[in-house]
Amino acid sequence: MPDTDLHTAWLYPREDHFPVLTVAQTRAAEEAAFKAVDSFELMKAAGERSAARILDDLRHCELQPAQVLVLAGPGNNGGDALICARTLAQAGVNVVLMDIADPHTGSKDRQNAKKLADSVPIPLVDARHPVIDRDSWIVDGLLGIGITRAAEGLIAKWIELINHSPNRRRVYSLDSPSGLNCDTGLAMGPAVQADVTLSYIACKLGLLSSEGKDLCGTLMIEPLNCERLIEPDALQAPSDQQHTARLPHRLHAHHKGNHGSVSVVGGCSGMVGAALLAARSAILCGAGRVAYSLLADQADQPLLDFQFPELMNKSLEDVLTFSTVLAVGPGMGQSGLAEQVLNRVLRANQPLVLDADALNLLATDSATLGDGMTHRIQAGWQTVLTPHPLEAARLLNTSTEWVQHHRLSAATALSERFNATVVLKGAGTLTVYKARSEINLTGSSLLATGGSGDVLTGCIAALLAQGLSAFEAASTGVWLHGLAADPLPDETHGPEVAGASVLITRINQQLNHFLHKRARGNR
Ligand SMILES: NC(=O)C1=CN([C@@H]2O[C@H](COP(=O)(O)OP(=O)(O)OC[C@H]3O[C@@H](n4cnc5c(N)ncnc54)[C@H](O)[C@@H]3O)[C@@H](O)[C@H]2O)[C@@H](O)CC1
Ligand SMILES: [K+]
Repeated sequence: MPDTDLHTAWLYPREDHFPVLTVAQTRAAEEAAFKAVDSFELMKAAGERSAARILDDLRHCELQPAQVLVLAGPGNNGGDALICARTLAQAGVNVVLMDIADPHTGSKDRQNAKKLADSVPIPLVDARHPVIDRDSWIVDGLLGIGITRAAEGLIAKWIELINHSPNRRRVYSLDSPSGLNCDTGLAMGPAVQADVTLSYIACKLGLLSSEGKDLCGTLMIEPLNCERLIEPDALQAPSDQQHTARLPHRLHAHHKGNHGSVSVVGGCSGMVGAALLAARSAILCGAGRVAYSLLADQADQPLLDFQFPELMNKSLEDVLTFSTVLAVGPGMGQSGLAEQVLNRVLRANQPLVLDADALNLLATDSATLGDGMTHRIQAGWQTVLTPHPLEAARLLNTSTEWVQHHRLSAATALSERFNATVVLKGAGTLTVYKARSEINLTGSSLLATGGSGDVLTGCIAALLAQGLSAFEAASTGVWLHGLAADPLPDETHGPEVAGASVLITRINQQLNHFLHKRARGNR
């Protein structure tokens, strides 16, 4: 139960770990909290904590805004904004308030918040004439998790104004950027582009998914002491430290056999590079030995990867005896040969990472492949599937749009069907093994480049080969892959644009950086 002090410390993505909830789960946590604490107290705590955050930023800001414009919408999100306006005004900030609702509408809590705000003299802006006439910091309390449809009418006008006014200096969104669907991370219509999002009780799934991450700006979470009310099997956003702790331990006495042997199977004619990218990635993510087996005609096969001569080119039968983990699918194609090869590897007695065309072939509902998969499930070998939304849609026989609207359910359904760890790629990549699930916080559009998925496959296979469980290899592999977008210790900024080969180098540099950091921390 939350104790009487509802003020805790703000949590930051990647620095802290925290649960990530759907709107329904957030409502359930709120309901549980209301049994111990008056609901208005929670609203007051949310508004006051937000004001404290803004006051702190004002104190440290060189160029002070002429005013803080607080926008209160019709629901309880507006109630948070009213409390925030009152607290800022009491602290002597030049606040102006736009309240879109009639004082007698809205919940009892919102009406109480309005009464409190009215007890302090705050100049009002006419809701019907959206204008921002002075250099402003803006507090967006228009819509929170109660959004049910695309913002329209006056709310839509205010959102457009926030986004396009030349007088917008900084925007704080309370709980969520107004207009964003907090489950899907998709804008339902016009949506606020925030600089800072201050979210309460728990992070919402939509804030970290699809468009949500871009719209939130810097995200901070105030649990309001409700952590203990959240189901332990909720989706988790691990911290960098948690991922680092999972990285393989490499001992002085280790030999290459201790770090596992990965084989990549794929690369039909014209797509050999995909398999090589996965293989290169596996070796630079720490696998002891890496081989590839290509489906391409002999004439199209390179004799050797001259930049990575440490990689071995082997026949399919040879890799099956050589490797401890197989990564199958990059550039594989969907030919009859590809289907035969996939059928063979599904029956191999070792962990598998299946990507790209391996997933497309599975989605064809071939009876042979179905039998192969059943054999794997019964044999209990670990499997990781790494679909992007279109591949997930094919496997589930649905549309990409449905997958993007139901990312967590889609990944869970695939995990249950194939008894596999599923990595559903996209902004806010999800890793799911049945009831256990994590969302990734690293990465940027840098990763949206051809071959990036092949690099991820190699990375996950390498971690699996070094002894991580399928779930941890997948989730921490996704984290590591996303770190390619982060600045290295000697850089100010990470890159905005790069090819997949560059991603491999950067992942390797980041892996080494975090391994060193862990070693220093342990001394
Ligand atoms: N005690 C509480 O209930 C707490 C509530 N919290 C705040 O309350 C919010 C949820 O409050 P509500 O459930 O009232 O929901 P919201 O305030 O998010 O919005 C709901 C209101 O907006 C209207 N609406 C929905 N979609 C619209 C659209 N597209 N265009 C115009 N109007 C639209 C609804 O009819 C309703 O009046 C959270 O996001 C959070 O900010 C926090 O203060 C924590 C405590
Ligand atoms: K909001």
